[in-house]
Amino acid sequence: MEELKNALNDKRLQVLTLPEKGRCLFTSRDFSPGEVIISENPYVSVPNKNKESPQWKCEWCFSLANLKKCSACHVVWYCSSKCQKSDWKLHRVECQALSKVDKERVKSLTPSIRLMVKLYLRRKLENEKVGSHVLTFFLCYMFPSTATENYKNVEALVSHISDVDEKQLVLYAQMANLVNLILQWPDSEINIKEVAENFSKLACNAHTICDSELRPLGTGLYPVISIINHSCLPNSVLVFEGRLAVVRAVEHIPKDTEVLISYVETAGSTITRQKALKEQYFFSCTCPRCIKMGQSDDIRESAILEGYCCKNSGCNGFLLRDSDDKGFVCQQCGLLRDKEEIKYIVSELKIMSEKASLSLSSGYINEAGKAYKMIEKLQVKLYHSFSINLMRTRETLLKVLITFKTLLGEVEEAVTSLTKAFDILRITHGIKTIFVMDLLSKLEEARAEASYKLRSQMED
Ligand SMILES: C[S@@+](CC[C@H](N)C(=O)[O-])C[C@H]1O[C@@H](n2cnc3c(N)ncnc32)[C@H](O)[C@@H]1O
Repeated sequence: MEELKNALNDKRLQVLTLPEKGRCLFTSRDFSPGEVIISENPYVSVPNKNKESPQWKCEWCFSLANLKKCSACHVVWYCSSKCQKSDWKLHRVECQALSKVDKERVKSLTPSIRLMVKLYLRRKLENEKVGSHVLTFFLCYMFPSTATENYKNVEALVSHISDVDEKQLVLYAQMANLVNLILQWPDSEINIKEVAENFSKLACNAHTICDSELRPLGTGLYPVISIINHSCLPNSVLVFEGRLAVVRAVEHIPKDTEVLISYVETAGSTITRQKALKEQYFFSCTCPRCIKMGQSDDIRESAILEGYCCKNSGCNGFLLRDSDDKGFVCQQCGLLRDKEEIKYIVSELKIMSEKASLSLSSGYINEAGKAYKMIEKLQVKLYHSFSINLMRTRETLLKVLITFKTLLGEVEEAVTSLTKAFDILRITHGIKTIFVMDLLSKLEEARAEASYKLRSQMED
């Protein structure tokens, strides 16, 4: 911990421990909005593969293109020899272990199991450095362990094992046994109870690695960034540049301030956020937003984020359930919105959402665009104008608009949307990331098209 504290000191950061939160990351200088506070490569990482994301991905960079299977273990895929070489330090030992796993068991290798196997292999490589001089020299060259890249930082992570329920504990124990079967280490080298506890650590410390459009690609353990605590009103944001996790300030952060990111969707209501934090991270948030829970401001905010809009389109009031349970009453004009009418729009939305996601996943972009516009129309009728559902639909619609030029017929609309997206993204992702530069060039293109359209209209 002392070594880590010194390393962080060089970055003008410090770790403090508070009784109600455990370790916390504090600034030792001012940080400006958009500035990188800290970045970290994963100690271990693994690509996702599940029902929602069934494709194979490159083990190192998570790319989906030009994949080739490792010819020895037949489990891991790479997009290039460069990625294969970068991963070889760890895969060299992982490959030996995976090659011995029988075909049926390979099918049960989930990303969590693979992440844990990699974690133990990396720890073993670190420990072996303490052995013979020649081996130590070789391993130090292959695997430099520094204050920030060190298994000691994994040991320091919270596990909340005593808060985990019985059913989950049984599952962790089964997963630990599977890790043991894959590694085939003698009992002196592996402790099943400790592996199970490490699964609990992964649950509240590992991060989902996302691409620039926030699509999940994989999971990574970033033990230094994991020191950062949560707030529903964060001063920083965690984004990924490939496998590199980057924490950026989203506002001016003065010296001696705690760096805080949000672990959950900040646009959810207080009840939704609190539930998610309790279930996965075992704490009750007491941030400035959460302490207002149940107060009139919070009820209003939650009803706006997750509730319905007034039947009278000219009224911007928020709705609360009426005492007779007939429907929802506007808190501004007193108009009642019937339960049955709401149910009808909800069922229409369900049908349309299924159609939209099917069109999108099948590559029918025009149809998907039309369906999302229809969803937006229905949601405007149903939800408050600042609703989280509406925001998500607009986000998807924006992605469709950005990605597929065919839908850029409404150029002015695209320019407005792209400008707003750019303003946010230059803070969260920085101006130099490929994604933001790409967005900027699309924005310039859309602006040029808009001004061309305007000029032609004036000439007509
Ligand atoms: C990723 S860790 C953060 C670092 C942690 N404080 C530590 O000591 O290692 C997540 C855990 O930190 C604690 N935590 C994070 N944010 C918190 C908050 N706002 N209030 C209380 N506890 C918090 C919870 O125990 C949570 O499960």
